[in-house]
Amino acid sequence: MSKSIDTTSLNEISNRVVVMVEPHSQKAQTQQVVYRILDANLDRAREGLRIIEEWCRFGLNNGQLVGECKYLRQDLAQWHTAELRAARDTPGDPGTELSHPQEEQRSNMKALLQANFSRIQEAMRVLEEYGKLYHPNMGKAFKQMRYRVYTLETSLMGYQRHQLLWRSQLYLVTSPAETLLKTVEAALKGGLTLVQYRDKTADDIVRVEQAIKLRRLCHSYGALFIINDRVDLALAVDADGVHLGQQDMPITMARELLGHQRLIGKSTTNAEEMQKAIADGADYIGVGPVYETPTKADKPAAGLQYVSYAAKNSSIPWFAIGGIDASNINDVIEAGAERVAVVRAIIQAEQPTLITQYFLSQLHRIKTIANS
Ligand SMILES: Cc1ncc(COP(=O)(O)OP(=O)(O)O)c(N)n1
Ligand SMILES: Cc1ncsc1CCOP(=O)(O)O
Ligand SMILES: [Mg+2]
Repeated sequence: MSKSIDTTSLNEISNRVVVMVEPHSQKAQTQQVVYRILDANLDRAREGLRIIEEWCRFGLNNGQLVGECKYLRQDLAQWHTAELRAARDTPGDPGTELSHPQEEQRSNMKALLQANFSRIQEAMRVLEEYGKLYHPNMGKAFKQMRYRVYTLETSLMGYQRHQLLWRSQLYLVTSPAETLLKTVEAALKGGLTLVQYRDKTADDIVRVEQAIKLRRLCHSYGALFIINDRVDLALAVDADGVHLGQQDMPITMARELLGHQRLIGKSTTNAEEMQKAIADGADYIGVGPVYETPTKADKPAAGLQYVSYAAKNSSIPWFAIGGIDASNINDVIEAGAERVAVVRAIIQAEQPTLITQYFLSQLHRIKTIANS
């Protein structure tokens, strides 16, 4: 059977032959290729930075993050010389029409930002390597820029976490349940933005598996995901933070492990514990138990008085917790709470979406009155 001749391949082969016999022109050709690689990746990195910058500007209104994006773009632009631009050959570039299906869809803002950070970091890695063939300082310069992009990424993600924490008014603390994922999803559909995974008895193998599923679920709804008690688990499953009780690891130690971009919450039952938690650098506190509760049977109620104390004295977000349900949430709100955390009221609800919406509507009402 005769084989058809692919003229493109023949051209390529003849090019290579020419290159082999003409070392000088090979060098020139290689240089052109390097220039094209540098040109294309300088563009990729700049575009990615611009996408991040727009979110920092219009989404977060954060001048400091906008500034860092701008400085990075300017530092990058200094390397985009006329000779690199001149090497551009868009019609002859087979990469321009290729896009991965994942690029066509982004499930939420976090996914969009992360995809663009990866794109910038990849481009900078390419610039670092191929840049060494272009200029003696280019490799070093892009290595430094790449680390600045990592820092920008952690600052931005940390800032977003803190913003969402401050906006969250309802906090679901989970308890083991057969339909846990379904229930949490129903609450997320009702507008929940903060979830804590709490299972005091499961094996770690189960905890890891459940925590990963919950983290994915929460993030797909743009909600924060916190792990109870365990800093190691929080890091292992890439949670947004950890919740620590009075008997758990000290905040200062947890902070060293988690950094400032992840959240640390602390349980408090009285004024002294609250002041210490704030001084130690907690991002938020639990205030309670407000009422006695079978979920934490060994803890006596701190009462509504402590809620009122928190309303007057806490400089950080605080969540009233313990025995709160639809029948008493308005008493807790009246005592000064703007945020509440619940276990049974949602986990055992027949209609978790509806109860979530009810809680949020009551809490929003208070904020609206306070702001008017
Ligand atoms: C939001 C919130 N507040 C308080 C607690 C209780 O933490 P802790 O006292 O460590 O008790 P356990 O939950 O670990 O039994 C919490 N988990 N979340
Ligand atoms: C974990 C915890 N910490 C203080 S009270 C409490 C449990 C609250 O559970 P519920 O909302 O079912 O009363
Ligand atoms: Mg604990």
